[in-house]
Amino acid sequence: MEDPLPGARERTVRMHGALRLEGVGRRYGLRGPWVLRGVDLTADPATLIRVEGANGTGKSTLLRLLARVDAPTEGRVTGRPRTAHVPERFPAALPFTALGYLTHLAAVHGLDRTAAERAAGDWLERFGAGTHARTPMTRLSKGSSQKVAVAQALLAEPELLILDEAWTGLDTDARAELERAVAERTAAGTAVVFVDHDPRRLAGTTDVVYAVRDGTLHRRVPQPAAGADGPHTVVEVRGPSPLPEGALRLVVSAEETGDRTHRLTVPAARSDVLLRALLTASPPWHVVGVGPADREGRP
Ligand SMILES: Nc1ncnc2c1ncn2[C@@H]1O[C@H](COP(=O)(O)OP(=O)(O)OP(=O)(O)O)[C@@H](O)[C@H]1O
Repeated sequence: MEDPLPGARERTVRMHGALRLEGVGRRYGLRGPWVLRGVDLTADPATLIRVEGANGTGKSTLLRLLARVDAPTEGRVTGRPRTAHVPERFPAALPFTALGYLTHLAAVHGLDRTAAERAAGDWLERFGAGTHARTPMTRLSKGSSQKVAVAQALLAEPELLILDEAWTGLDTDARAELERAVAERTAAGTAVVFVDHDPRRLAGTTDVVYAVRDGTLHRRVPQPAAGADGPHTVVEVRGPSPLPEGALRLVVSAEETGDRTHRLTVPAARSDVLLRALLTASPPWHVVGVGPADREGRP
């Protein structure tokens, strides 16, 4: 079968390799019980992976191994994608303002001072924390601190994004914004691995679900698309290349209607993410028309 995402997949794998766990086990202390054992998992580019399981089963342990902030007791971890991690507990007691911290990180990622400060400010605005830009991190509320935690991860434009209960503590708008940001990242080729207590989180766009049980991973089929029964939008687009994988994963149908022209039907709730994925693709797609779909999925 033709690879639907030749650009991003090739680029990511060639540069740093997909992160892969092979026969991984982890226990704490020399004689501690095995938390995980015999774990095999590959975080493929442009893939959204949910990890679920009861309390204390080892979800955060697994995410720390994927982020390489922890090492396995046995087995191998291979691949070095550029990785960003929103840990379960973000260390908020840092001697920076919110803007200062994010600007510093953006500079570490290679932006010059002006671009770094702009990017940091943009992410704070996007999550509704612009008014806290000059607040010392130690004085931020839990919710604002969590916004900085997600901003620091997204700022890195990672190839692998690890989110451990990253929505917890965010207000409604910020939660929706984080869902949009995840959709944008996967559309751009990022592998995203997340844990969230809400089973509806990113339902419908999740590619793979792993349940952690009895120290091993059990793979299961994700739920069908969220919003599949609701109103749909038809987007007509024209462009020079195969449709980006990130766009294809959002649509319920894609029909080629002419030379380089496609008609995409998407749940209305996800149409803005689809448009952003198409317009930010490289090269960008030309949007010919957008409108509500009728019962037959016609504009
Ligand atoms: N640093 C540590 N030292 C010792 N034991 C640990 C450590 N981190 C985790 N554990 C133990 O490993 C097991 C799995 O913990 P982990 O936090 O990975 O689970 P979890 O599924 O993320 O839990 P929760 O849903 O409660 O966040 C638990 O028994 C926990 O007590």
